[in-house]
Amino acid sequence: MTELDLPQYTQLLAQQARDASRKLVSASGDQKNAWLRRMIELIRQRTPELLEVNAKDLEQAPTYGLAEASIDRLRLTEARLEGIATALEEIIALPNPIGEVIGSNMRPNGLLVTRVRVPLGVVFFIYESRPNVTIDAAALCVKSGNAVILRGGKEAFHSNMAFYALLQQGLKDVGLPEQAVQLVETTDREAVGHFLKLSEYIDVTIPRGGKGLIERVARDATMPVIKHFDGVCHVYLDKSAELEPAKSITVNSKCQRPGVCNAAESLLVHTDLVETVFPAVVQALVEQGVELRCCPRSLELVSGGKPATEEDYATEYGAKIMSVKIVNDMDEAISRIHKYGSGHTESIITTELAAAEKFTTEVDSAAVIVNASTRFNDGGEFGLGAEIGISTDKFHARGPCGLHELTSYKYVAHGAGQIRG
Ligand SMILES: NC(=O)C1=CN([C@@H]2O[C@H](COP(=O)(O)OP(=O)(O)OC[C@H]3O[C@@H](n4cnc5c(N)ncnc54)[C@H](OP(=O)(O)O)[C@@H]3O)[C@@H](O)[C@H]2O)C=CC1
Ligand SMILES: N[C@@H](CCC(=O)OP(=O)(O)O)C(=O)O
Repeated sequence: MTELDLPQYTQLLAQQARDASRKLVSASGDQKNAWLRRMIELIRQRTPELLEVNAKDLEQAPTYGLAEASIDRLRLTEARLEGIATALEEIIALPNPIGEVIGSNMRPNGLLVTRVRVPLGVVFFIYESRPNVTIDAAALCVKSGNAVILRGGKEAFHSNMAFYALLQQGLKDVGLPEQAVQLVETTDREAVGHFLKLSEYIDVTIPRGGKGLIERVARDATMPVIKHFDGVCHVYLDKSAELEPAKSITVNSKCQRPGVCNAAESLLVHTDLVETVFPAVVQALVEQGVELRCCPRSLELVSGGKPATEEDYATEYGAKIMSVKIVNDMDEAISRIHKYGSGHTESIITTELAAAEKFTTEVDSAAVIVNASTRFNDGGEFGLGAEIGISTDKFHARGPCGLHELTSYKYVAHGAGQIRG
């Protein structure tokens, strides 16, 4: 940071981002891919330094009181850096979305009306302490023609700054505007408030995080917001659920990566399964070290279970803890999902088509999954390529947000002298 005060500093970044976005709009797909390729080279070349800087963040993590799952998100390893390079390769392979004609209509008077994909402009992105997101988000924003202002979590500050230096170097090396990617070089949350007032320069804010963040941004933003809120996700075992998929899908949804937003937090079980499928599912969860917080009925069946409070059912644990409720029917399951869930991801396990159809029709969440893990609600897994996050909003974008979700469109009409009578 310079000696500028926060209002001046944030205004400068936003203005620079706007200027960069005006230039970036006409960058070719080849030029943007050249930058992404250069990023892969730089990350591979600088792996030892990146790991060293990340170690500094990891060393300081306990002073912030980070839980194990959050420390895991913060950690970089050689394999994870290679994973970032792979994600960049996947983004390179995606077609340049900008300039794509997504609709056209020849009018009777000969006017050719087209709808052309365009960038959103300037994205202000606030996200958790997960350094790979810095690269993913920058890559997706620039490939979709947007300038981005990145505001990562304080715990990842050093890692983010190290990535930022590479992002800037890469942009310079390939002749793209350096200010297409800027990172907020202060962890002072007051800076966020200043950015939220700058609708003149910032087209959209994307907050990815917990309640405090989302509430503040929704309240204070003067520009449109695409919220990436928490995941209180459910697995519902319907009355026809078979044992093996019920077990493996529940365990995967909860345990494959408990700290992420699409991990399941709550298990709903149809009453008909109490003596058949449920005990084996419980055993499988317990073997994985999952603590179960149970409704009065399930508590009688789960040895070592703890009684659930009302709050448990609405909690995103981000850890190997799961709430459990026996329900009388699917209607009860759906109404609990609407009452306690966050509209992120819900899965049903069933062998009945009609049950699957009822669940997918009635459940109002960004992703509703039949006979598969909640963990699949992810841009890569859904075939969109990388994602900037998972929108829990309904407007503009819902679910995983990839390149297309970072674009809008404009009408371009070609005439040959037509005038309106
Ligand atoms: N839907 C999705 O795509 C995703 C959702 N999430 C959700 O994010 C949460 C986990 O991340 P966690 O680290 O706890 O998230 P937090 O909300 O604590 O932090 C995320 C970012 O927001 C900032 N922030 C938080 N509160 C404020 C505020 N009041 N004003 C300004 N900035 C603020 C943090 O800054 P600071 O560094 O100052 O703390 C950080 O940069 C979970 O709920 C998870 O489900 C996570 C990933 C993806
Ligand atoms: N896209 C992710 C889930 C979303 C995410 O990034 O979550 P988080 O680890 O909480 O930042 C995945 O399934 O891998």
